[in-house]
Amino acid sequence: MLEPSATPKLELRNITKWYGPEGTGVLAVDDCSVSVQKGEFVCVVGPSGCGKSTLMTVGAGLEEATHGEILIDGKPAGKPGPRRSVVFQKFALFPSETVAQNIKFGLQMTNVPRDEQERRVQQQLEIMGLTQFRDSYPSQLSGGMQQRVAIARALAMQPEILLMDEPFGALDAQTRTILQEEVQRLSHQMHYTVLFITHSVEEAVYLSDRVIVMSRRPGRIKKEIQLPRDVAWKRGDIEQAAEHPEFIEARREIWALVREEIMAA
Ligand SMILES: Nc1ncnc2c1ncn2[C@@H]1O[C@H](COP(=O)(O)OP(=O)(O)OP(=O)(O)O)[C@@H](O)[C@H]1O
Repeated sequence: MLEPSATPKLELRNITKWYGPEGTGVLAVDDCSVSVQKGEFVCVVGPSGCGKSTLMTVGAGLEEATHGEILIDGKPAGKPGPRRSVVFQKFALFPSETVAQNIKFGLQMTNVPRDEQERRVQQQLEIMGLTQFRDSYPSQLSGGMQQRVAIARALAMQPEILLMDEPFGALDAQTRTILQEEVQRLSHQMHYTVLFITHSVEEAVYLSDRVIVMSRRPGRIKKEIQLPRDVAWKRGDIEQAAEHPEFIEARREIWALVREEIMAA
């Protein structure tokens, strides 16, 4: 169970990000604070260009904030490392490496023992339904399968925190639905700590324990909405969830907040 008062697993504290010189460049994110408790699934939604990806790349340690700090378990997070894994919209696989080699990459870089590397690759191939594609190359796979490989690669690192930036954004609607359901099921079973960026209000309500709505640029936190955690519709498929009154109400409330920002832009 989550303990709201515990030290967050991940905390983005008072993050401000200017691209270019402070004061004259682009102010992408303005004093945003986001925290994710251990085992919590938090989605960030907001209008296009509001700074969602910026917040994610700063949270992952891939970009420096102009102001503010990133903490893991209450301590400065430092450089990117195996504690945080990132999945982007673009699959970012190595085209000349097989599926298994792609999944293994981070394990080799962090000197995980060889037999453990193999064990984790095997485990992820099974979890993501990729066993028969073990020796295939990315170009031989559909977009959905490629994104499964990217997710498998992130999970193989057994990260404490999973950061996902529109991971299903480039997929067709059916593949997206299937992967949403799988991520939902996995995160419930494994209690991952996840910060997830999406354009889709429906996806956010379906997947998350808490939804953070950002304002239009410069991105600020507009509102946080706590969703019920242990409800049947969170364990069913997304079609079923969409018929549930609580789901419909949360979607309506969050969409109204996002729409307000889009209309004001
Ligand atoms: N490297 C960069 N240099 C200059 N400006 C940038 C850079 N990256 C992002 N921006 C600007 O910062 C703002 C926030 O961008 P960001 O990509 O974080 O928003 P977003 O909410 O993720 O957008 P979308 O939903 O369209 O993906 C935008 O105005 C964007 O043009």
